[in-house]
Amino acid sequence: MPVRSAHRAFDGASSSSGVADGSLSGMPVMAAIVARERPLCARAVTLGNVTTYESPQSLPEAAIVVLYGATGDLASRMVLPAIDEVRRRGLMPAHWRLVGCSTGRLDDDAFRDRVAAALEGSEQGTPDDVDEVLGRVRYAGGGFSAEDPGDLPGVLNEVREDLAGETDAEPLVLHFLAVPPGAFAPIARGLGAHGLAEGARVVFEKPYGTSLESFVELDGAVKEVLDEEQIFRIDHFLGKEGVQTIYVMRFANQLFGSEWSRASVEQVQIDVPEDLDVANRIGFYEATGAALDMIVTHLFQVAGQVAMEPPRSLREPAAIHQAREDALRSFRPLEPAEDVVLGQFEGYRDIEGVAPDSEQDTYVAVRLWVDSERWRGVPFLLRTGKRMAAKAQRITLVLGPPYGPLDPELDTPNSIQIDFSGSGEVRLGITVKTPGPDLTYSSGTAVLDLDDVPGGEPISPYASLIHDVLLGDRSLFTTAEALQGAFTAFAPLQGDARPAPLPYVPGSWGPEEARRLPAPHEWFLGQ
Ligand SMILES: NC(=O)C1=CN([C@@H]2O[C@H](COP(=O)(O)OP(=O)(O)OC[C@H]3O[C@@H](n4cnc5c(N)ncnc54)[C@H](OP(=O)(O)O)[C@@H]3O)[C@@H](O)[C@H]2O)C=CC1
Ligand SMILES: O=C1O[C@H](COP(=O)(O)O)[C@@H](O)[C@H](O)[C@H]1O
Repeated sequence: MPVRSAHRAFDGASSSSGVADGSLSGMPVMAAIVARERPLCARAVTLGNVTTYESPQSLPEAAIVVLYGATGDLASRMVLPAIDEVRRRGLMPAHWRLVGCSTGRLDDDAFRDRVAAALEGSEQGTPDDVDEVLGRVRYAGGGFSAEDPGDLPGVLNEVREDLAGETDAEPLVLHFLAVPPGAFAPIARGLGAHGLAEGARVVFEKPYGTSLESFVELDGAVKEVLDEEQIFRIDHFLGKEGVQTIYVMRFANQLFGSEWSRASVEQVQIDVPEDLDVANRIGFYEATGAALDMIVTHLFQVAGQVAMEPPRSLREPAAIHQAREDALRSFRPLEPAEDVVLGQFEGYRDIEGVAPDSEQDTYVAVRLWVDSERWRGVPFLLRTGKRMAAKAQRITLVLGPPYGPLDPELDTPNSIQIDFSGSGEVRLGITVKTPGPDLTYSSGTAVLDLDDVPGGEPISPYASLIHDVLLGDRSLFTTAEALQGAFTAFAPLQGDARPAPLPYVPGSWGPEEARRLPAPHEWFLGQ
C-alpha cells in the first residue's frame, strides 16, 4: 500500500513511532490551552549566519491609535468594538489614545457620540465605564493625504502633549486604514510626506489591491514609505479562533497531523454561505462582487492555512509566513470554464444603485488545485455567496475510503471539520457501529466547542489582530509574497474567460451547476 505509507514523509514535525498513544490521551484540550498562551511568537534576529529569537514581544507603555475611516461601516461595526474589547481584557497599553480621522468635519464630541453608538451596537454592548474610553478619543477631519493632511497633524501633536503629561514613554503610533482601497496609497504617501511613518505600524484593510497589477502598484507605493516590518495587511479571517486552531490541532496531534495530506484526504471544502443582503453596501458590492470580496482574500488565506507545510516553529512569524506563502504560491491559476461557477441572486438588479444589466457575482464556487507534493490531486472546494440559505463558516476535510473490510458498505465519508464562525468548533464526522443488536453503520459527529475549552476565553478576530499589532506580532498578517500568489491564481477569473453569473433563488444554496464541483461528493453544508 504505497500511498498509505508514503504520507509519513510529509510531516517532518511528526514522529511515526510511539507518539500515537500519547497524542490520543487528552492532547486536543492541552493543545488548545497552549494556543491561548500569549505571546505565541518571537522575532527572529539574524547576525551573520546565526539566527536568534528575541523573547516574546511586549506591549508598549503608550500608544496612539489613528483610525482612518473612523465614521465608516467597518470602523463602527468591527474596529471600534474590537479596540474596546482589547481594553476590557486589559490588553491595551497603560497609556493610550484614539484619534478618529475621516474626510467629514466633526467636533470631538460628535465623534465621541459615534464611538458610544458603535459600542452600544456591538455584541458586548456599552461598557459601564464608557467614559473611560470616550475620554481618550479625539477627532481629526478633512481626510489625510500628502497634498492635504487635514486636521490630523495638529490633533496628533495635541494628543502627544496630552500623553506626555502621563508618561515619559514615547508612544507607539498605530495607523489603522479602514478606508476604501483607493485611499490606501494616498494615505501611505501622506504618512511619509508629513513625517508620521517613522517607527509607526500601519494596518491596511482588505482588499490590498484588486488585481495582480493594482496589488503590485499599491505595494510598491507603500514600500516607498514603510518597511515590511511596519506593514500589517489584515485579513480578519486569519484572526478567527477556528482558523487559528487549525495548525495547533494539526501539529499538536498525531491523529490529525499524520493524516493531513492526499494520502487520507479526498477533498477539502471551505464553505462560507451567507444569508446577508448587500443592499446597505451596494456601492462597494457592485464594484467588487463575491469573488473579489471573499475568494482572493479570506477563502484563499484559509485555504493557505489548511494547505501549509509544517513551519519550523509556531513561535517564529517568519517561519509561519514562509509556510503560508509557499502554500499560496502553490495554488494553480483557476481555470474558469472548468472550475468556477458564478451566481447572481434573482432581484439583485432591482436594488437601487445596481446597473439594470449588472453582471456582478453575488455567489462564487471554485475548485482550486494546490500543486504541492502534499495536496496534488486533492480539490479544494471554496464557496461563498450572499442571500444564501444559511450563514456558516466551515472547513471540511473529506477523508478517503478506508482500506479495510468496510469500504463498499460506507456511504458517508468520515471527515474532520472546523467551524470558524464565532468562537469556533472542531467536529469529527465518524462512522460507528449503530448501537443495537445488528452490525450496521452510522455516521455520528463529535463536537468540541472551543468556547468550552478549559481556560479558554475566545477573542473576536479584530481584537485578536489589533492586540497582535500592538505586540508587533505579524504571524497572522498577510505578506506581499502570499498576496502575489493569491492574485496570480485568481487572475484568470478577471480576464475574458470569466463565466457569466447564473441566476439563483434568494435563500437557496446557489446555482445547481455548482453541484458538479465536489462530485463524487456533495457540498457538506447543503446543496
Ligand atoms: N464594511 C465591512 O464589512 C468590511 C469592510 N472592509 C474594508 O474596510 C474598508 C472600509 O470599508 P467600509 O467601512 O465599509 O467603507 P465606508 O464607505 O463605510 O467608509 C469609508 C470611510 O473612509 C473614510 N475616508 C475615505 N477617504 C479617506 C481619507 N483620505 N482619509 C481619511 N478617511 C477617509 C470615509 O470618510 P467620510 O465618510 O468622511 O468620507 C469613511 O469614514 C474597505 O477597504 C473595505 O473593503 C473589510 C472587511 C469588511
Ligand atoms: O470582509 C468581509 O467579510 C464579511 C464576513 O465577515 P464575518 O466577520 O461576518 O465572518 C463579509 O460579509 C463581507 O462581504 C466581506 O467584505
